Amino acid sequence: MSELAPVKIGIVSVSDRASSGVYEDKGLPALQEWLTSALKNPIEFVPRLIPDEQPLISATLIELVDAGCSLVLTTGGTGPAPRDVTPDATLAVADKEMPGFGEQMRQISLRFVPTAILSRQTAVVRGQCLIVNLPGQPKAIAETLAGVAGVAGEPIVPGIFAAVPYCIDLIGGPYLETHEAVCNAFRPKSAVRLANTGD
Ligand SMILES: Nc1ncnc2c1ncn2[C@@H]1O[C@H](COP(=O)(O)OP(=O)(O)OP(=O)(O)O)[C@@H](O)[C@H]1O
Ligand SMILES: Nc1nc2c(c(=O)[nH]1)N[C@H]1C(S)=C(S)[C@@H](COP(=O)(O)O)O[C@H]1N2
Repeated sequence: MSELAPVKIGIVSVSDRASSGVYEDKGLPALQEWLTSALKNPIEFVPRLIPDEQPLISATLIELVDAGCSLVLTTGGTGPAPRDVTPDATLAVADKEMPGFGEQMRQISLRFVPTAILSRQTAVVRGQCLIVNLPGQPKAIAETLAGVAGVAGEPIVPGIFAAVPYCIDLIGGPYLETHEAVCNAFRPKSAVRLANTGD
């Protein structure tokens, strides 16, 4: 039996077309698959598939934080188009803005697409929850969470998830541990607790 604390994670796919059935949503499965492969903790996912409506996005984020999520990841709606309003809806529910996440994701994404600078993605803390916006392209989910590695697996640009466990420590959430082969999470030495599961 795992001794690691369970974690509740909200996953929110923001897409007019996926939410209305024009195409199949690939955002929620991609988020769930990557997080399951990266985290050792037992995860309870709380999924939501919603259209690009700013009040609904904000209300969904508040609902997930109130439900006890320590982390909420959104995908989609971060670009400049009129209906791309996920960052605005996220900032509207923020206690604190965490701009480093967006800066890092744009650095990572520039390795994949020159249009990475079009993403307004950000992150915020609300209560004891970290909310992070990821781009809508399903393949961008793993790219931004995991980062860019060289041929020998050496990190070239660290993925943003490396900083997520320590951020969640700092806001009072559960102690998260990652599988190093997927994500090498970083904490200052003073914040590292004794490992209680093996890989
Ligand atoms: N949830 C999703 N599932 C599958 N593919 C998606 C999803 N979201 C986005 N995509 C793909 O990524 C592209 C860019 O995503 P973006 O969020 O800009 O979509 P969009 O043009 O705003 O349209 P929509 O909100 O209807 O998904 C989309 O055109 C689509 O091909
Ligand atoms: N890693 C990664 N980041 C990416 C992309 C991508 O394909 N991969 N697409 C970019 C593009 S084309 C746009 S317009 C912005 C915003 O996308 P969104 O509106 O789907 O969130 O994300 C950018 N970031």
